Amino acid sequence: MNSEESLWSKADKKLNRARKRMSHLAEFSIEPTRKVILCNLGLANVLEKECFEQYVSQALPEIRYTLSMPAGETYCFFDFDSVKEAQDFYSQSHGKLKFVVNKRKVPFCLGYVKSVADKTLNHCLPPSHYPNGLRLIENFVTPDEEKLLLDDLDWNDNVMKDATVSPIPEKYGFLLKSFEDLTTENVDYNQLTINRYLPGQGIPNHVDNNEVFDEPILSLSLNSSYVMDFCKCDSLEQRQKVSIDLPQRSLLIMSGEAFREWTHGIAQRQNDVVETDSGDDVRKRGIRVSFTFRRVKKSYDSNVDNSSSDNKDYSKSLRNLINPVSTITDKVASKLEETYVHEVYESISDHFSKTRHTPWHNVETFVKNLKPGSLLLDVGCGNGKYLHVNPNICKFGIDRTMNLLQICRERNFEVSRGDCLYLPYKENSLDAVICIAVIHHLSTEERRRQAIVEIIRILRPRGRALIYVWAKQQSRGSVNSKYLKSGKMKKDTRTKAGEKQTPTEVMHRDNKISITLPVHENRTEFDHRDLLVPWKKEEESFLRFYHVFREGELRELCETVPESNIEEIYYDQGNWCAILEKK
Ligand SMILES: O=C(O)CCC(=O)C(=O)O
Ligand SMILES: [Fe+2]
Repeated sequence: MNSEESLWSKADKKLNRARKRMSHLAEFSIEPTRKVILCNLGLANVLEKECFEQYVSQALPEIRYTLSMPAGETYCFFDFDSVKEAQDFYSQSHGKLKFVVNKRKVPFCLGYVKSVADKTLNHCLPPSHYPNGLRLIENFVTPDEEKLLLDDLDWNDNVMKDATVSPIPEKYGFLLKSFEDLTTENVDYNQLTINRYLPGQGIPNHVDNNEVFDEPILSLSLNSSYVMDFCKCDSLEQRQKVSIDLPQRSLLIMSGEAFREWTHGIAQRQNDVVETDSGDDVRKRGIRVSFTFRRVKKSYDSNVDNSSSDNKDYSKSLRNLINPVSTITDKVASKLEETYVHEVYESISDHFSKTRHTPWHNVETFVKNLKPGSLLLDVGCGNGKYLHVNPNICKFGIDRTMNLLQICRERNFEVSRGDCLYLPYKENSLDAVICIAVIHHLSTEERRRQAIVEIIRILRPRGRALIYVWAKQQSRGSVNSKYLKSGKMKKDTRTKAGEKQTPTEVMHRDNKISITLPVHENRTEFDHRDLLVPWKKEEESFLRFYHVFREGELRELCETVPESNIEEIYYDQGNWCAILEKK
């Protein structure tokens, strides 16, 4: 294959994935059409429309088109006058033309589309279209008051950056006083968060946790107008998105449905698209400072953070803002696992298998010690690395991933396809089960429990199971797990000069299922318990969902499973491990 062909096939593979991912946004077409979607570049990563247009016209000077770039997205649409022009553009650009994003050359991934869903065009809406419970008061403070509030902040002192203070300092009493007229009930605000956004910065879509905060929450926008996006998922397929312009000096009041059922967030970009009388306009962002006033519920008062300046407090405050994954429905959980576990393993299976050949010592010992003739099932057998360690037993594996099962077949292992939540075996039929590094991919406690219930169900009385899951704690005593050892330790959050840096945390938002999860920095300690862990394969990065277990959690989970005795719980190289026996 020459290098051009290899680029083509890479871009085509990307397009196939994008088609699935974006099917709710656009109707793709195999046949050429006039409209072409650029699946991997948009305002969210190319940042400036003018600059991008200039780049395209320099690379392809003959091409004439209209470009729509929905705000905050990593795709955009080219509209041509004729199919012929669209074809010319496609053949010259797909997989060939490259744009530099974060020092990486990203080849254009293009697809023909028949139509585009309206919701992709991200216009700001007037108040009549706001989500229920949302109000905006323009000019809530005067320019003089704004100046006073801003002058008072000392941005050289990083502690003030994204700081949460409680109680609210007296100097802001005049604001609290003017809040009294806003609602009939008098909300006694006791927490203030001051955020500063530089152009290009945003805040991931989230819900301020309604178990922690009373409503309404108030947010005062200072120094620059920004667009805020609100999203609500009515079902997996149905998503409403509303973008609202927050003018400088305005106050946003969030309560009711807008507070509880809609996420809010600010896209990371340099400019906003706002509607004016003469059509869409691009407005450059300045530095925005927001003052968010909240009332922490009485029952949470004791947990109010006075110093959110260090790493731990920061993740704690972030946790307060984002509704936990544990509240998701089973349908959403299964969709989450399909996208962030099953599809990923299908895509990375070859690469994954190459890195998974050495059996872990304690698992190997468990399998080797089984009596000759024992029946063993490996649930989530992967490439089958435990299916050959004991020649004297009868063993078979089960997995969801076709590409890994194919590898097992080539090695002559007995495997079948199945789901760990519904094992296709009769109760009381097996002598032993191993389930290594599988249950941490299930996204709710009930599903993790169900997997163990299934394992116990198929074991015969006195049959034994060995379960391994990732531990939140990757080091014990002074010993780091292999996972940490093979990488680097968590970055120090202080600079050489001893100043504190604001810890940066990457969040990944899946709009289809309305879930925001932190993206883990590989080979570092875990800050969260539900997270996405990147798997890097060549130039691509895939995100896998993990629930990492805190100390004691695996025991507590196993204790809720009827008919099982816990023989042993131990820690092994960054994993919590359980040996269970069926009663
Ligand atoms: O900056 C804002 O206006 C809102 C910030 C926010 O949503 C939050 O801190 O929860
Ligand atoms: Fe918020």
